[in-house]
Amino acid sequence: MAASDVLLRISGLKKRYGSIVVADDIDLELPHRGCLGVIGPNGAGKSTLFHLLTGVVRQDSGSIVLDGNELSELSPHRRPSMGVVRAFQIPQCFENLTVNENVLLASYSAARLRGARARELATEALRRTGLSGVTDMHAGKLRLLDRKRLELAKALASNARLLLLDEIAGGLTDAETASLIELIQELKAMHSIIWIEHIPHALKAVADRVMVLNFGRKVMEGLPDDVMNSALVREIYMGIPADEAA
Ligand SMILES: Nc1ncnc2c1ncn2[C@@H]1O[C@H](COP(=O)(O)OP(=O)(O)OP(=O)(O)O)[C@@H](O)[C@H]1O
Repeated sequence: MAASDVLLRISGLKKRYGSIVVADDIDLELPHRGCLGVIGPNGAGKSTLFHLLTGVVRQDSGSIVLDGNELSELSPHRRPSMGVVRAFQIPQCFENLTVNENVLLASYSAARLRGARARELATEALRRTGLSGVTDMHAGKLRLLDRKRLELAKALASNARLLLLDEIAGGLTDAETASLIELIQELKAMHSIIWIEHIPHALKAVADRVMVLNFGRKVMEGLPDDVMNSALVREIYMGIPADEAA
């Protein structure tokens, strides 16, 4: 990838907890727009990667560079204002505030905007996520799919450039998952997204590439179909040796 096309460059990222290696020399490049799916068995280090990106956990070595700026020395509180924003499987909102207030708060606190500019960004985030019709509803009253949409709206109102989606489709029905897939497809045209997800068809529909983690190591990266149908992935998930599964 040409240097100007790269939003995120991770090099030699390492983290261990005692004898458990959770990030084993990970290298990764992401463009300004698009979606990278991340899969791997339980304990593979997927959440740890997000913790390292958001600064909740500090790496032992290696670098994380966003648009030319090294993030490693920045506290978790500074990273959202750089555009690194995480959306959770269990939506994190203020249930007694309205949808609009929740989104405005995100643009105040993460994007550090005020006044008309904050309101504009919030309104745009609500429009893009299909929540314009429920802006005055208390967030606690939203159905699950709309809570997920709110989680994304908050990320957009935070001026997210690197959007980290952590199993955001968890708990949805098939029809709701399809709506969320459609929304994330639209978002990837303007943001760089890393999506940890256990639902293969969701990643096949949205991701441009998929990365496989196993024991903290990046063991594969490629086109979704190639990765999901690979003997290596079958071996990792089902214990079928690669040569037998091929
Ligand atoms: N603070 C910690 N101290 C010690 N070990 C930890 C800590 N956090 C995570 N681990 C271990 O690191 C490994 C990777 O955990 P991580 O949560 O990143 O995996 P994951 O791929 O997200 O798994 P899952 O799909 O189950 O969420 C696991 O073995 C976990 O027990």
